[in-house]
Amino acid sequence: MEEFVGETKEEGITIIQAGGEAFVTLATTDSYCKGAVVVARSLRRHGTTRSTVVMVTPNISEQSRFALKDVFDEVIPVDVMDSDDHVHLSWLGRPELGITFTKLHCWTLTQYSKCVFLDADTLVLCNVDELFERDELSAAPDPGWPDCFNSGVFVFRPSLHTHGGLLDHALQHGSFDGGDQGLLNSFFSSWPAGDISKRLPFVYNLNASSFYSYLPAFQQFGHNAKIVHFLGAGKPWSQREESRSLTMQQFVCLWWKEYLSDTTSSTAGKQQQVRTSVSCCRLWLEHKHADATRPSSPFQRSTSSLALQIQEREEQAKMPFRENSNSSNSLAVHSPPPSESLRPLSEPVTRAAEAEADEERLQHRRLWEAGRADYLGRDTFQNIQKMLDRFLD
Ligand SMILES: O=c1ccn([C@@H]2O[C@H](COP(=O)(O)OP(=O)(O)O[C@H]3O[C@H](CO)[C@@H](O)[C@H](O)[C@H]3O)[C@@H](O)[C@H]2O)c(=O)[nH]1
Ligand SMILES: [Mn+2]
Repeated sequence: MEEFVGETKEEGITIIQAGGEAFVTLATTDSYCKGAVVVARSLRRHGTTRSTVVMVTPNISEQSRFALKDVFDEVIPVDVMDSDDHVHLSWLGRPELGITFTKLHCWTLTQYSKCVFLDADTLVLCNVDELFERDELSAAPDPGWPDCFNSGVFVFRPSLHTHGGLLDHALQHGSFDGGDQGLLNSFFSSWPAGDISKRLPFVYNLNASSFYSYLPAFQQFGHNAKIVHFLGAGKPWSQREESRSLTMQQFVCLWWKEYLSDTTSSTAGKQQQVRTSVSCCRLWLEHKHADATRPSSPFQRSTSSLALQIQEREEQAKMPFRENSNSSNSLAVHSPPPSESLRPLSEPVTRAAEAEADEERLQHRRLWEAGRADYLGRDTFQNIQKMLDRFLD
């Protein structure tokens, strides 16, 4: 039987009040499980007092399920639900998102009185338990069309009645974007003009597009971010980080830091993670440097110390690659030595030594970026994590 809190009567029947409150996410693939793990860890890190729940579909591997059980209070199996709405999904450019209809199962979690749904591609940056003071359906505006809410973060009240209504609505009207967001926006259609308390501040669902569309606001208010949402096709765990905005890269590094805080994964898994996270951090630092060369940059002060850290890090790489340093001249034409731009100009070394050091740093970087890091030597997991911590703190 269905249970409610705050609704004392429904169809003439007094409803028994149900228990707790929970953060809920969803993973229908092993990749999204990685994101879900980070959602749970980041919630815990910031001391949530609420339960954490992940809904999973039957295709999830045993290994992923195990990883989820480790970090979530509840792992709840659900069936796949797909909009199969290829026309609308192709307008959105995301044919894979029909499966996000599976999200609607969250309304069946009636063992909880109130929940906050978080997409698996979100990262929680501070305690956000105050969201439970809001009511259904509270969400932040979607930056693409601010009269629609983004369905990556929303407050809802589990109810089989609402769940049924949503399914009926889906059958009768479909979804205007083929995914859950279109459906939810037409179902909760009073959101844009209704109760203002249901409009969550944008910092609860901050995403990269704000960087592109209103950079000064991002610079002014970005540090207030509470939940970052890696909305769009390139997720932190995918290999598409090169297309991200410069500032989002910083959040990608934080995502990796959370992901790498796991101490139980296999050595091979860790090596892969480290490789990806290191190349993403490097990219971020280079972007920071590019920003810092602009006169008014807020990053200006920190850059020279970062440059020194990189230099110090790369000095350690000198010896093993010395004998290879002549084999890479053709590549050097296409890619300028990174250390040239990252090193403070005042460094007191001779020009010849400088050129040699540059060549070695470049060589180390090429090997690193080609995935040939020295995992047993200077690029051990511990060393790299130390470096990440230094850069991120
Ligand atoms: O193959 C998939 C795809 C999605 N999801 C889950 O569904 C969520 C939404 O998908 P996502 O890739 O995060 O979509 P977005 O890039 O965030 O795109 C937007 O559009 C989606 C479809 O309307 C909405 O679900 C999102 O909240 C909205 O931000 C994910 O976070 C996961 O929790 C899976 O588990 N497996
Ligand atoms: Mn998302």
